[in-house]
Amino acid sequence: MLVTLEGLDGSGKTTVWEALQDVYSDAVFTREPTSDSWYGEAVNRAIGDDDADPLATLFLFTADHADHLSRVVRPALAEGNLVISDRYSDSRFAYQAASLRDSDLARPMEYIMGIHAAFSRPPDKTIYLDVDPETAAARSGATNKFEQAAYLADVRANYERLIDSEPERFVRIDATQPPEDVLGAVETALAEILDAN
Ligand SMILES: Nc1ncnc2c1ncn2[C@@H]1O[C@H](COP(=O)(O)OP(=O)(O)O)[C@@H](O)[C@H]1O
Ligand SMILES: Cc1cn([C@H]2C[C@H](O)[C@@H](COP(=O)(O)OP(=O)(O)O)O2)c(=O)[nH]c1=O
Repeated sequence: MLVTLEGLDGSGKTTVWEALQDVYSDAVFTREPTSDSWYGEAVNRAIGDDDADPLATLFLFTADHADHLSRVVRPALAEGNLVISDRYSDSRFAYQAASLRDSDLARPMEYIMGIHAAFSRPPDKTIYLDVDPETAAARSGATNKFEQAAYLADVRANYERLIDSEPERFVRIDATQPPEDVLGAVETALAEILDAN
């Protein structure tokens, strides 16, 4: 089973993902962008480059996803593991659709979803850590172009579109709560997901 954690920068995904490793010690914990491949390194260069072309950046993130799928996610699922990924395809649908909002693409989110549909493996469930853009930008330190409140407001609206279109896949958690309460809510949600599976 593939469970993903999604949310704005600073929503607390990584904090939760690290804490879950103590609870679900048999699960495979992974993340996007990947942190152990040259594709991930290329993505990180694009994140740090204020002049990076948004369409080229989409394809770098998507290349990293293709490598992540073939090297980590599909083999782990084939062995029957629970896979928990800190960010996954919804990050592209939300972030790159916002970056490409004023591009020549008529419907950026649909375009990005179409690219993924041809080869990707959708998550079974997605835990969405919901936080307002101002809190997200403040917590993340607004150190890169993706961490600005105005941009994150667009990203958040895109996440809402995704949740509206597939409400059964998403579990929304209020991520403005203290960290221990967020973790407790995620653990409860995950236990219910695994029970129902
Ligand atoms: N629920 C929370 N309340 C307040 N601060 C938090 C909470 N969760 C995480 N933080 C802090 O916010 C910052 C970003 O958290 P992080 O887990 O890295 O978020 P993300 O991976 O979603 O960007 C860190 O300094 C972390 O300690
Ligand atoms: C996976 C992914 C991340 N991103 C962005 C979100 C973050 O600003 C940045 C790095 O992701 P990440 O390292 O997960 O940052 P954080 O822990 O702060 O949430 O890349 C995209 O724009 N598209 C994607 O497909």
